[in-house]
Amino acid sequence: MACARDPNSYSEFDKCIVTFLDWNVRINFDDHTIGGFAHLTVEKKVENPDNLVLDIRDITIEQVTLKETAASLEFEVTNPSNFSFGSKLSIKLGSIPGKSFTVSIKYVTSTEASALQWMTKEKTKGKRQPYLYSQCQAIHARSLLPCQDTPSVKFPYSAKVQAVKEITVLMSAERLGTEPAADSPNEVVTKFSQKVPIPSYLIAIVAGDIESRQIGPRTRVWSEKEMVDEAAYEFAETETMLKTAEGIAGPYLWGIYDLLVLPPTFPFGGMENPCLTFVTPTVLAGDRSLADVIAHEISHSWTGNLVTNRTFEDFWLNEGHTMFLERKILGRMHGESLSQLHAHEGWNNLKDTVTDLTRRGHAPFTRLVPDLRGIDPDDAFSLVPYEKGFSLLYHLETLLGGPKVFETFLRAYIEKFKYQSIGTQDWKDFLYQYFASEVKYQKKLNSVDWDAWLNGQGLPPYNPKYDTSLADPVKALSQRWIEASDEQLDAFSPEDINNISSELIKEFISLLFLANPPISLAKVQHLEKVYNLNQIRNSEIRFKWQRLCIKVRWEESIPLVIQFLNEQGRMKFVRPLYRDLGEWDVARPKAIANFMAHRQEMHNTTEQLVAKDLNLE
Ligand SMILES: CC/C=C\C/C=C\C[C@@H](O)/C=C/C=C/C=C\[C@@H](O)CCCC(=O)O
Ligand SMILES: [Zn+2]
Repeated sequence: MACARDPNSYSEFDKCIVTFLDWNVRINFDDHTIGGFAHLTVEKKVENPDNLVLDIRDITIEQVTLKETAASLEFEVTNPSNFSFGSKLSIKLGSIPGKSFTVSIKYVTSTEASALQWMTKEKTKGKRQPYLYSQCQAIHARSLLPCQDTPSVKFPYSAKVQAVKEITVLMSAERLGTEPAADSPNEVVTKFSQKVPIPSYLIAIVAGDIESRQIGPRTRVWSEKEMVDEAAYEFAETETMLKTAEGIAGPYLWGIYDLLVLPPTFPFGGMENPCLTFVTPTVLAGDRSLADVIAHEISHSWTGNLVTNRTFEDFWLNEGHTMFLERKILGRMHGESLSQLHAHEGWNNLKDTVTDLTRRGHAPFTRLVPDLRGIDPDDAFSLVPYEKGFSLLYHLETLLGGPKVFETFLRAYIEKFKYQSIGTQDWKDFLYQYFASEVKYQKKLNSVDWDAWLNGQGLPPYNPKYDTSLADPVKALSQRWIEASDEQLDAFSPEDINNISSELIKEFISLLFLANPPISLAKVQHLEKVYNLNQIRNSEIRFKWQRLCIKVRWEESIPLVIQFLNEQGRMKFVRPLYRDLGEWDVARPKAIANFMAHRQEMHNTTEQLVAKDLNLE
């Protein structure tokens, strides 16, 4: 049986809890493995625990010793519930005196480790050195090291990582410098320290030929040399974002805030690895227009990384609060109307996601708090926890008296639960407790249909009215396109979009995409002729535009979609596009052939999920 308190982990953290990790490993680019020691300091939660139970996946355990006595400890690896996502490592403890002890686990990862993406140097931009990066969320840390791979357990860590000296190693931690490797003149050891307790999913590592630029008092941006100046320009607003976030959420407690721009296969927009946010290169738009991803990842420094979801069933606590903070930062920096437009767009995306998940037989994943027993969290991942979570918080803010009241609550929530892992019930109890002082608040809270919001499938009981006035010019333009007959298209000219920001061009295309009945193929072809939309490199616009082309079944767009699919691997773009192509009889064989030809170089999570999206596995 999986541990009763986290359906996605075997670790019995009610008996023993990891309180510190000292990681001492070597990266082997020749055979694509990481090997060495995980020294885990463990605190007993019960009198005489029989075993320390950890999660592993595709890891070979070579030896386990008790650090205090150097005695070998017996262990066994089992998979009692046939999880498709890992095994149970039980280390027999016998009678160990004291409240805490340290186990030293000698192990090596597999070349198939799901957390790790290995690239040969030929696949990198600079083609000088191979590259390695990790993605541990949700439950891939167990393929990188034996651990209690549940967000219920948080621990600080230190690390020493050995690699060839041409390669720079970074982690989700402060970098303390390098020292020569004892056993190899060509290698160095890089030392790290993360003093704030973190869940296993925030352990992160990157190793490659990367360099950095200082872009703020606590921020360097890292990437391969070919992209680093572009990235420095794109993310120049980072310090202002950090300060704005601190004004809302409280002091930033992680010291440095660095950014790493990854190779295009990175599957997400960003990942909030502490001290070192990972970012996709698809946000390098050239005009800073996609930097909301950075506001999002910065926000996680409070919601997610300080206050952490107890299990991935409570993922909305991380993502809903983070969307809420992200849009507050945006509002403070660029005006409330832009924030409102993003919220409106988010609501439309939620509607789209709910319809799509329901149509594909995944309605249970539209719940704010899903049941993840027996489910790989990667399979349940969608925009729902982000946008339904945001909607709930925005609804509560409006109900309880607006930003002044609710932002004070938000800060108190962070203060109350920082350094902890909590569940939805803890959040709700605190909400009621915080607003207990006045009957009017209690009445308002009691008017919320909690069961529908937290457990209901589909859209929440809510009909938001966001201010979309910023989009008025493109609303008018899209209306003209929708209402024009195919014979009246000469009335449109390139000047129509001359002074329109990329944000609003995206909204313009979204409005055309949502038109019901759908606009004609002739109109879409004319849109391209007049506005040259195929030339736009902004990834968000490209994505929306290509979905519109597929929707109207424009066959000539298929090679362009395939080109975009092969240029980058962000799942937000790749999965819907593959699904769209897969559902169109003309495009399906081409999509499958392209997937087969390129699956080897895709990120392994993306590869597996796209295979499911195309109904191949
Ligand atoms: C209800 C869902 C339950 C659990 C899912 C938890 C983790 C899923 C796993 O697939 C990891 C997700 C990591 C996300 C990281 C960053 C996102 O903010 C990216 C959002 C999409 C994008 O912008 O590309
Ligand atoms: Zn997030």
